Amino acid sequence: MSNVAPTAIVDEAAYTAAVELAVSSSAAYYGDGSSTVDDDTYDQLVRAIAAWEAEHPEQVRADSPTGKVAGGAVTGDVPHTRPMLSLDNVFSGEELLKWAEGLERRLGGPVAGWAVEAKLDGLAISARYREGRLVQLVTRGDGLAGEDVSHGIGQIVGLPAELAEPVTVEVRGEVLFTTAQFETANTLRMAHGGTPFANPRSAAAGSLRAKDRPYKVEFTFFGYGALPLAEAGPEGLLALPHTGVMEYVARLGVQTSAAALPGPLGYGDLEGVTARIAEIAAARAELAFGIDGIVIKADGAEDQEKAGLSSRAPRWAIAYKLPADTRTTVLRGVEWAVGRTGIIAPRAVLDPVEIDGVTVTYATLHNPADITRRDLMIGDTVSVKRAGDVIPRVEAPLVQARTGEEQPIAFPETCPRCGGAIDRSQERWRCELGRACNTVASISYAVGRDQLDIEGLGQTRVVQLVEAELIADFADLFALTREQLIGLERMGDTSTDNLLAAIEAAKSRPLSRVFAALGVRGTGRSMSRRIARYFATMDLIRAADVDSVQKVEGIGPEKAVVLVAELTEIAPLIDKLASFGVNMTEPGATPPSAEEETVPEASGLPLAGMSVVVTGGMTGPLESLSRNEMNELIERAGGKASSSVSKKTALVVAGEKAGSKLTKATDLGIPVITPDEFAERVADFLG
Ligand SMILES: NC(=O)c1ccc[n+]([C@@H]2O[C@H](COP(=O)([O-])OP(=O)(O)OC[C@H]3O[C@@H](n4cnc5c(N)ncnc54)[C@H](O)[C@@H]3O)[C@@H](O)[C@H]2O)c1
Ligand SMILES: [Zn+2]
Repeated sequence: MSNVAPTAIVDEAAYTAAVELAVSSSAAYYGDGSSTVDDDTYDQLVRAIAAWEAEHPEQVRADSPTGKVAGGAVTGDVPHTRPMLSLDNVFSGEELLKWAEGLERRLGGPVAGWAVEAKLDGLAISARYREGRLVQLVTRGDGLAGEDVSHGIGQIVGLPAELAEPVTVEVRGEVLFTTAQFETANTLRMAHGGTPFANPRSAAAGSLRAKDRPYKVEFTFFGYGALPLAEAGPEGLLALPHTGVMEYVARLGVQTSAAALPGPLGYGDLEGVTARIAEIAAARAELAFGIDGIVIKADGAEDQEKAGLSSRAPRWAIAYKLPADTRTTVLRGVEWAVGRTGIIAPRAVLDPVEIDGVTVTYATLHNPADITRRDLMIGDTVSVKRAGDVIPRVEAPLVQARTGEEQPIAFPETCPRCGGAIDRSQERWRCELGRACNTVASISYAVGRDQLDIEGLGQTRVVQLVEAELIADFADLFALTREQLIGLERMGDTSTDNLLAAIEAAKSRPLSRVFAALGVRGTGRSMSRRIARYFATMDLIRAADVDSVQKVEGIGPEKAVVLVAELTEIAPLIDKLASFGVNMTEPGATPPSAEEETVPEASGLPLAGMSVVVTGGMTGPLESLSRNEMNELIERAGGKASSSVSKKTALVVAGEKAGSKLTKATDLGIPVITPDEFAERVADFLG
């Protein structure tokens, strides 16, 4: 594979080879999206070419990608009204400030104002409206002329066929696939006998350019520019600042870059710009579509006019590049592991690849159906995405990089842990033994900090107890004796006493914790709390049928069936816990009575009826609380803990380094308080 780009060029032959690789990669990248080098690798290549050319100006080749829109690799036959350019890049705050200084020198004074937008990772499109009707779509091409892709009209969300006013105007912006649209597009393409696209960007480019597709796909558009298309074009448009152009275009009914992110578009000074960059970077992982940077523009029309353009990019705008979150590597194998509930989950083993400073060797593959859907094979070059702290995932194979040596991925015939039968009735396969298949994992989960919170009982200790046949499930812990423990390796007097005390203390945990420890499928921490608060006692939970468990918020018909079935399955375990004196009631909760459907219990409490979101690092009296403990605190005080900010949010507790949730709350005008203020408000419920 030609996937290796030189980081430094040593002679003219290497220079020629590098230019050829860049040109062919660009042609594939902008063509049908089939380049086999990832963006980081390509950018390194171009930097090496530029460095060589700076030292050897006499050798510069005419086909060199430097200084050209799209690396000079594409052309088109529809001339643009004005050039559609690329953007220059900076890679740090320092470089940004330097660039801004340069711009202000050129302008001979300070920039009047700034606009800050997401750098949307799709392809640039010019959309031509005549008297309010969308008549033509043109790609960027070489910047001077592009390709007609008008067949895409009607498939692009955000780009209406008819504007609110009959104006003749050209709107420019990015066409992209959201993550969901990408998945659907790939599924459809494969259902029609095609091969999957490697990532949303190349999928959007490839799909939009494909003329005779037998099926329709949906794209998304965000505009970031507009100009009059004819003499009759909207008056005064060219005199508007960028923010004004965006408002105008939005009024016409087009989706703009302002709608891509919560928060304002305009900023008065570079301090505001810098803070906004940090905010967008922090929000990146949660966005529904990919961004590869942040675009900073001088807002004023006069400033833009004065700064002008280079042959490749405007001088009044810059792209602040974010580290790539997607890279390509090779899929070496697939491992199948059995989780604590018996779910058999596949995991991709990859050639190590560095993504945003972290070396990635494993990625999730979800389930067998998903592997089939993505048409993955062992030996495939695959694109892997790691967004924020989310577990990396394999997006798709680069089918064009196949050599014929790739092997199908084998699915397990029997449970890879116990060798027993597999239940394949759901997309996620499960060992028929369920949680009994992986005792250690389910016990470790049960004693974890957010469940029974038994200190001194790490995974190693659990393995030791299971292997010594002292416990077979977590209820057995409550029957352990001093004699049994003291005989074990690495168990002295003190550690034995401490462990026994910790186990004893766990008996009085609230029902919500005990219930969570059972590890019923689909009931994590917050769901367990809702169930415990609603029913108040374990007996009432167990007595509930499929209908009545659905009275708990968030339990639908499907979940209800699983819940009731699992409770029957683990009935002996629950009986055993009860017989050892483990608490089976939820403090402060009252059982539901037949007449009252709603639970008025919360009234009178400080957070009664309020949906509360916690974000950032907690300080002061709340410093040591985990997020789960914060949520428990909110619920004790009568509120509802939520993880995302919406119009329904009543209060946001924002600690140190709060990011996008805080921004969103401010935008929506939701009250925001500090951890200290919050601690005061719920002081009676602390500890
Ligand atoms: N992997 C490969 O083989 C390969 C080949 C060629 C190029 N590339 C990648 O493509 C990039 C260079 O391509 P480029 O010249 O298209 O530049 P670019 O994509 O870095 O930046 C310019 C483009 O950004 C887009 N954009 C997104 N949001 C915008 C906004 N808010 N305002 C204005 N423009 C916005 C526009 O489409 C504009 O044309 C590099 O990152 C490179 O890695 C990769
Ligand atoms: Zn098994």
